[in-house]
Amino acid sequence: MTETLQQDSSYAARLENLKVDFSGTTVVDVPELNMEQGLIHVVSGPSGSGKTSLLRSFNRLNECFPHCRTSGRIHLTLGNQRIDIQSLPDTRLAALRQKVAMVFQSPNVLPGSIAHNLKLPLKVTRNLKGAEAESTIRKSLQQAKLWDDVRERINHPASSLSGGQQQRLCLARALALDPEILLLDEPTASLDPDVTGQIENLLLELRGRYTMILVSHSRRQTARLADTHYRCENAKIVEIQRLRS
Ligand SMILES: Nc1ncnc2c1ncn2[C@@H]1O[C@H](COP(=O)(O)OP(=O)(O)OP(=O)(O)O)[C@@H](O)[C@H]1O
Repeated sequence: MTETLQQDSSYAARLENLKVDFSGTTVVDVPELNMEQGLIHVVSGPSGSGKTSLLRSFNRLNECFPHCRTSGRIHLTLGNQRIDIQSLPDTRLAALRQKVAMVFQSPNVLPGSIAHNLKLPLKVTRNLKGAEAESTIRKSLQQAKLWDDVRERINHPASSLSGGQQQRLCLARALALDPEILLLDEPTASLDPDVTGQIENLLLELRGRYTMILVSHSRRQTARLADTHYRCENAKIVEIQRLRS
């Protein structure tokens, strides 16, 4: 199931004959694909072409839906191990989703305070409590450029934050899990241009430290962020462009 790497560790993800079906209809069909580590990979394409389903394949989130079937292989490089994620038992899925964290299109903050939004996942996934949790919370809020906005109101409800702040909180929550791959599904879709620009700057700062796979409908955003651009149509990746070397 896992293999310690000797060489060729430069890919974050390698897909082989990946197919995702919902109720017998194929919505993702990727015969072969390699994604390099530390880069920003942007996926675009028409609505319904399978972008989100492709993204959810990287941490087996599609399995949360009934009538979904995935076949093929997804190898991820996590730590110094290459992992065939399709072979992982269900007991390892929480750990997989910690290392391959997802940020959704609309900010999905938990009911409760800003601190609770970070404390709970830290306790559940990493068993961090007390001072260790406090310092991880502070660091991830700083990474997401939210610390200065919330340091005086960390115990206020997360719902009292603006949309852009909530999305940065979701990003901080993902970063607090200590991931290696970030799945970002149109993370700026619900935000105004200023906040969009701030989040894009943030993602560019995080480039190199994390491998990011981001769905975007914006050509401007793709040009700004993408190292590699993948265009999806009818479940397939029909074009791959390397935009930065
Ligand atoms: N949970 C689900 N249950 C059933 N069908 C689904 C589910 N999620 C996606 N699909 C179907 O899979 C196909 C691809 O959907 P997906 O959301 O991956 O496309 P997308 O390219 O991300 O679209 P958009 O740009 O509109 O978000 C669609 O036909 C959709 O109806």
